[in-house]
Formats: sequence, structure tokens, C-alpha cells
Amino acid sequence: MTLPTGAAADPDDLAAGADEHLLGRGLRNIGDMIRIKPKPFAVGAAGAMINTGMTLLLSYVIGWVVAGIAVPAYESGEVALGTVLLGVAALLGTSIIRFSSMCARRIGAGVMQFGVQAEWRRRITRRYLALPVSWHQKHPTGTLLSNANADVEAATRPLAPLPFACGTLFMVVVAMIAFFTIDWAIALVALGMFPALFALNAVFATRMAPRAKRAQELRAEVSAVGHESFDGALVVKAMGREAAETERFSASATELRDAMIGVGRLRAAFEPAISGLPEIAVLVALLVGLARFEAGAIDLEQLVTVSFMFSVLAFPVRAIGWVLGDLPASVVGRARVDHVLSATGDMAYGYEELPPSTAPARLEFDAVAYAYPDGHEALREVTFSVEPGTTVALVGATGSGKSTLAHLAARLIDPTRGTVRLDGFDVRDLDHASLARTTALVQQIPFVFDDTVRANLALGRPGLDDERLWDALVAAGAEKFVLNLDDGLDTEVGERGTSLSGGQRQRLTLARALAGDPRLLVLDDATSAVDPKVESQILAGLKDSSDAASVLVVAYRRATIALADEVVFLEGGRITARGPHAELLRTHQPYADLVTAYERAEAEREFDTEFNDEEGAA
Ligand SMILES: Nc1ncnc2c1ncn2[C@@H]1O[C@H](COP(=O)(O)OP(=O)(O)OP(=O)(O)O)[C@@H](O)[C@H]1O
Repeated sequence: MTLPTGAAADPDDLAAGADEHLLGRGLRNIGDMIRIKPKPFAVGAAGAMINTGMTLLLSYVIGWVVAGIAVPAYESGEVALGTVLLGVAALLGTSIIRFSSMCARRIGAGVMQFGVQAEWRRRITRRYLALPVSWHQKHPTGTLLSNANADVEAATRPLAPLPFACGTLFMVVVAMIAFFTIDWAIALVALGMFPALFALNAVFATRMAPRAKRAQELRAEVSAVGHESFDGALVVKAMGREAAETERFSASATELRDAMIGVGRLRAAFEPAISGLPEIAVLVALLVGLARFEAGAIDLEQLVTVSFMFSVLAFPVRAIGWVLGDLPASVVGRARVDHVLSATGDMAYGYEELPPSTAPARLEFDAVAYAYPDGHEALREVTFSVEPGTTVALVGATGSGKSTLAHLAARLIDPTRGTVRLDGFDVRDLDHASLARTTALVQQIPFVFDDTVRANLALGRPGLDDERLWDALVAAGAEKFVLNLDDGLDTEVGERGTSLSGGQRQRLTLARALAGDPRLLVLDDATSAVDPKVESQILAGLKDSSDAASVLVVAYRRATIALADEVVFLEGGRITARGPHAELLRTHQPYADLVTAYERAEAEREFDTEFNDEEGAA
């Protein structure tokens, strides 16, 4: 199985039995990452090679200083100043180049690793935003965060020691040539060390793969549970579920801890062996070297050189072990990243552009059906239109399909059958800009960013000056409360708008939609937290304004419903009645029953509010 960038990769393929090609997949992953950041890799690898070259050269310099300067000086009792200076200059020069190249190696490795991480995070974010609502519904936010963090980090982990390992490989090749030119017996010791090291790593990687996979999954799970708990902190507190929620989080965290300890245990068992092997090879080489020196096969300078070469090789060889040791987790992380990058089902946009216009749009549902991915058919044979400048109210019992219809109107989802048209164009054929310019959806649960009121209203859209924003605030009935905020439009609203009430947040998001001058406004119970009288005033205002948009509104309150030019009544995903509110009240009993029930509930709520106010006053 290959892992080209963006290829479909199922993390489940990494189950214990499917990791035979782990080394190949890990190396391919490294190859892909080098292609993303070739220059920093080149700098890091060049630095590493110069560094190792200098280290090897140092072996010769030390051999020469010991055998050519120190020993003769010791034997003759005198030493020439020029020779000493030359020795010092040689040692200093090689050391300075060695340390500078070490800096280049580290900088190259860092820039490469963090650069690839940033690139993948960008790709993942772009992908998340391109994927349809149905995909997001199946993937908890915490898991998505884990993909962009823990998985990206795991996938790129081998990059940190990679240039070092490349330099080491280069060093090994040069050292092997040097060993063979000096003495075949010493060369054989080195030759035996590398296959043993690779074999040990192969066993380690095979054992590590399933553990690394489980640990990555659990990281995502802990992130998902944590995100949900913190997100729902208010509910947890209000329902007194702190202990149960802590227990739920602890269970996931404990499982992750156990999995990580399992990973640690395996590392603890293998890493000393992987690190110790080169040290053992140094000892063996020293013994063999001494025997060869005594036998007269090598001289003192050669003995010092090979001994130093072996001892300086022992540490860098571990870098190869680090890269190999990080491969299992990196393959798992990469597969999880690719799982997102290769996810399909985007809402592809068309190429048709809606002609520029400020006139209200026409929305048409033509024999539309929609089934959720689980097969549940939420809408069937829905046919109706919202004529330009009119307001159509969607009314129906809970679960009858109103929100699904609103999402279709805003093209958050596409119908499974039938067509949704905007000004006569199939919405699937329209380009993104035309759709964004024309339609605005306001949902029941308002999302407010942790920013100022102004930034929340403008959302970075060009041309929205303060005058336009105030007009939108007036139309959304939000002008007074924004004027009363300490810093007006510059007031910071806090994370998710915590400093605002539910009704204020709703009006802010309505104003945000209106600021873009949409030609079609889709309101999915968008003013439910607003006082009923204010809600009616807002909707009446929208309807009467000179540049009125067409409005599709999911409505529950009788006064709101009565404002609509037409009511579309949904039952079980089908339209069972259509017409003006007054007419439906007379002719369609289920409609009359539902609206009366809404009215009764509203009256009871108002009574409770007044009663509580009076109690409070008393
Ligand atoms: N993501 C989903 N997956 C599967 N079924 C879904 C999903 N979302 C909604 N449904 C189902 O589709 C049907 C229509 O849901 P929808 O949210 O459109 O109803 P609604 O009329 O807006 O309800 P409410 O008034 O309670 O908001 C319901 O039966 C609901 O259970």
C-alpha cells in the first residue's frame, strides 16, 4: 500500500496483520515530506554530511597529532613550534566547521519538520472546510483537532533526526571505505554491526505498529471527549454531572495512559539494545584493533584513527535508530492525516454566475427528496417556491423536516432527488461567489466569534462600512443593545459571545446576515430567543423595507407565521398543506391544531414570565 499525498488511506489498514510493509511506507512518507520541503532538507542534510565529514577528518587529525606530534615529542623530548601550531590549527579548523555545520543541520531539520506540519495543517483545514455537513456530523470536533495536531506531529516526527541520519549514512559509507583500506578485520566488525542494527529495528517497528496505532486512536478519543466536556460545561454543571463527566474523561485518559505505557515499555526494551549495539561494536573493534596492532598488521596512527572513528560513529548511528524508531507512529499518523485529506463528498461548486442584481431572488424546490447518510428520508416530493420579495413560513411538528429544507435552500446539503433552483439556476451549477452573495442562512443556535461586534458583523467581507453595519443592526433590532455596550461596535464579545444574552447573539447573527444584503434570507428559527413582539417587528421590518429580500422562515409563533405571504406545512417530510395562514387555519385541521398548540405554549410562557416578574417585584 502506498501513501502518496492525499491518497485514500484507511487507518484501519494498520491493524496488526497489515504492517509488513511498514518500513517501505515509512520511507515513502519521508520521501513525500522531503518533496514538500526540499530546500530545508538539502540544507540540513548538507550540514549533516559536512559535520560527519569533519568528524571523520578529525579522526585522522587526532591520529596524526598523537602519532606525528605527541609521540615523537615524548620520545625525543623536544617539539617544533610550527608543528604544534599546525596541529592546533588543524584541530580548531575542523572543530569550527563541525560546529557550524551542526547548526545548519539542526536549523534545516527544524524548518523542514515545522514547515511540513504547517503545510499539512493548512491542507487539513482546507479539506475540513470543503467537506459537507454530513461528513462533519460523523466526525467529532475533538477528533478533527487531534488529526490536525497529534497525528500531524506523529507523522512528521522522523524529520527531526532525518538530516542527522542522512549524515550518518554518509559517514558510515566513508568510514567503511576507511576501515577496509586500513584493515579488513576491523572492517568486518563494522560490517556486522549494521545488519544487526537494522534487524533489531525491524523487529521493534513490527511490534510497535499496532501499539502506536492504538495510542493515536486514543489520543483522538481523549481529545473528542475532552472537547465535548468543555464545550458542554454549562450543561454538565447545570445537571450536576461533573463527577460522571470526570469519570468518562478519566476512563479515556487512563486507557491512553496504559497505551502510552505499553509504547514506553516496548521502547524501554528495544532502545537500550539499539543504542548499546554500536557501543558493543566499539569495544569489539578496540579489542580486534589491539590484536591487529600487536600482530603488526596496523601501526599506532591507524589504531588511534580507527578507535576514534568507531567511538564517534557509535553516537550518530543512533540517529538512524531514532528515525527507524519513529517510523511506526509516523505511518499511523500519516494514515490518519490522509484519511482526512482523501475524504470525498465535497460540495463541488458549479461555474454558472448569477447576473448582478439587487432584486429579491426566486427560490424553487422541485420534487426534492433528501435522505441522511443513515438512510433516513427526511424529505419527500417537496415542491414549492418562494417568489421574489415574498415571505414563506415553514411550519411543521418537530422532526418534520424544516431545518433540512432550510439547509437545502442555503446549499449546505444537496437533494438526493429533485432540484433546488435559485433564480432559475440549479444551485449545484452556481459558483461559490454567486451563492454566498445571494443567500444568507441564520440558524437557531447563533455562532459568535471571540472578537469585536464589528468583526463579527463584517466577517472580513469587503465594503462593509460602519454605516452599513448600523443599518443591519437596526433591521435586526440590535441597534439599542449595541449602543449600550461599553465600546459599541468595538466591544469584545468573548468566546462564543459569552458576554451577550441568547437573544442578543441571535440578533447579532441576523444583522451579520443582513449586512451582506442577501437577496434570499433563510431563517431557521433564528429569532426564537428574541421577545415575540420584537421578533414580529423585525420580520415586519424586513418585509416592508425597500430592498426586501425573499424570506424563507422556519416559524413557531402565530404572529410571525401570520406575517408570511404563504405558509408551507410539513408533515413527516411531505408538504400536506400550502396557502395563506388564515386559509390553512380554516381548511387544514392538523395545521390549526399545531398553531393553536404553539399559541398556548407561548401564552403559558408569557404568563410565567409576568408571574415571575410580579413575584420578583413583590
Ligand atoms: N444528521 C442526521 N442524521 C440522520 N437523521 C437526521 C439528521 N438530522 C436530522 N435527521 C432527521 O431528519 C428528520 C428531519 O429533521 P429536521 O431537523 O429537518 O426537522 P425539523 O422539522 O427542523 O425539527 P425541529 O423542529 O425539531 O428542529 C428528523 O426525523 C430527524 O431525526
